[in-house]
Amino acid sequence: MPRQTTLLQSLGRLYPHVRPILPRLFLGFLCALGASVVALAIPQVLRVLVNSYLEPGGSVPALWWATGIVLLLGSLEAVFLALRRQFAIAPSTTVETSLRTSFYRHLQDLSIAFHDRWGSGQLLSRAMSDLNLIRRWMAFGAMMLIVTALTVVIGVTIMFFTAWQLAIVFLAAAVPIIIYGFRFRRFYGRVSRQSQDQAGDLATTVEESVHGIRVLKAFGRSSEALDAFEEQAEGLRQTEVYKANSLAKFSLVVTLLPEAALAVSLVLGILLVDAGLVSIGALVAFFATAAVIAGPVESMGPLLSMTLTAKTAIDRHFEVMDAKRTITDPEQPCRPAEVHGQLSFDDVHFAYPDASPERPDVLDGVSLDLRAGETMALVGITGSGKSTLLQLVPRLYDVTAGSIRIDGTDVRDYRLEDLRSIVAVAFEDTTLFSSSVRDNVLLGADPASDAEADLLLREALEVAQAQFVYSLPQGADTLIGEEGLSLSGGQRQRVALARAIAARPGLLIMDDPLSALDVRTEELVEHRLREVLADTTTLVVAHRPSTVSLADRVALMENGRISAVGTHAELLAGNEHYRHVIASLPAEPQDLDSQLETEDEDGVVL
Ligand SMILES: Nc1ncnc2c1ncn2[C@@H]1O[C@H](COP(=O)(O)OP(=O)(O)OP(=O)(O)O)[C@@H](O)[C@H]1O
Repeated sequence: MPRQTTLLQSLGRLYPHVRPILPRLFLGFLCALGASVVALAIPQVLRVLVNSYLEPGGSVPALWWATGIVLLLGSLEAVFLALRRQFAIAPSTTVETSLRTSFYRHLQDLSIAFHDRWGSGQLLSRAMSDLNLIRRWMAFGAMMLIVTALTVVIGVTIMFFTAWQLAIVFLAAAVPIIIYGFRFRRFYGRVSRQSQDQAGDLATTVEESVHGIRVLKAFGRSSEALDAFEEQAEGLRQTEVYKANSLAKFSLVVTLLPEAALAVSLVLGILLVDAGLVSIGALVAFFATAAVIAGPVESMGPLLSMTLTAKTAIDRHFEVMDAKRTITDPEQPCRPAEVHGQLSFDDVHFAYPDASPERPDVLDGVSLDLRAGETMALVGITGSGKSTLLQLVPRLYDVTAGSIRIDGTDVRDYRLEDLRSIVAVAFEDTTLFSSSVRDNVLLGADPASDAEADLLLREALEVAQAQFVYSLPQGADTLIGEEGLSLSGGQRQRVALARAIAARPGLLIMDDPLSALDVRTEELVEHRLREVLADTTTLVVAHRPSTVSLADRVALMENGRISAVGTHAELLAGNEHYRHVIASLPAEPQDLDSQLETEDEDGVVL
């Protein structure tokens, strides 16, 4: 449930970001105000003109003077309006960019638990359309709302001094408008929030279906997905129509009541001129002023709605910015010395933040020791907590009790950056970024020179048996990922593995990263891994007997605990549950890519 804030509270939160550009915004505001004041001065020239020229005995030069002054004022108004744009637009884009950058930085800092909870479309719409709304409001809406209100106040004051009897009639119309305005503000704020949230949900749906397009097509579910999308889009449309209708109703009242008051003023004005209480010039000036402020009065509705939409956008932005970083650096971090890679889990407990309190912990007292340089396989039935345990080592989540130590130091005592340079991770689900193979592989590496980068790249690709990269159209510089060349599942896995290797970790954590490789390639990878990363401690979730047999020792996971540790042969001989788990492991997958590559090094999937 979003926190309720007043308009001023929401706008106040923007102040620190707007402060650097306030002088320029203020100049923009002065120009906008200048344009309005100039526009309001024109009727007064008309008044003098009517009274001094059109009256019997009026002089011709006065006509030329008045025409010249009106022309000058008109030009001045145009210059003021152009300057307003100059002053406001560029600085507001600077604020938009800095808000967007800090938003992105904050997303990077927030824990995985936060990202588990939030739909990607909601974050996308906050990063893009909400900030765009805020920028447009800063450059135009905010300034024009103040200028418009001031123009109306100044205009009405002038009308008061021109013909106070008529101004009172005009003012009487303002009372119901103000009362309606308060009700409109509250109601419109709610609908605006609903529509922006719905737009975010819609973006999530688009994002998910684009990502999952293969599954939708393969299962023939495209039309069902379209139906669900249409329903959501229709919901958003209805909210938008509702919003537009309520704005139209408000604008109608804001326009109609002053017009009705002017009609009454016209009749009254003629009677007053007839009675000699008001001059004809004053009557003309009164209506000319009313005509000048008619525009600002009419724009009050759209400006108010823009302000309320911007308030919602600000609230939505700060809901994310207020989310606390739950995984942070320690106050007194421990500097990693030479890493040996001894890893120990000491009575580790963990429950996901959104899990119900009645549910037992996913990890319920895991204790396990890995010797420096050893390869340990983690085996267990599905859902026993293997992947969860791995994610605790680089602190993607934090333990809820117990501790994880590397060379005797709690992982929470390292700076996150240091910890993540010690520990490299390769997941089964391989995410590659829209960039070259080289950039993807060297993502976690820190080479001192281009030559070292080339060396790291070559070695990592070789160990991961990913030499197919050199047959790609531009070799290691070929773009891959969403905007580049598509790779097969096995190729993706090998590039992702090369990424983990290139980081030269002290500890390598692998969540079944070779699942798409055939046994022979897996064996080759394991063999080269042992050679190149001989000193690297490796913890690998194994879903296949072949992976298990390559490990020095195996840890058996059962209901969130380690129930046995030993060599594959020992456990096979003495542990009933282990035999059951191994028997239930799937048959070896056939990685046709690597098979083809063995026969023909051109095995590139385009
Ligand atoms: N992000 C999450 N939020 C809440 N619960 C989760 C989350 N991820 C996993 N779980 C739950 O934690 C439990 C352990 O999941 P985990 O993925 O660690 O098991 P696993 O042993 O790796 O399974 P598998 O072999 O199928 O990959 C499961 O019951 C799962 O539903």
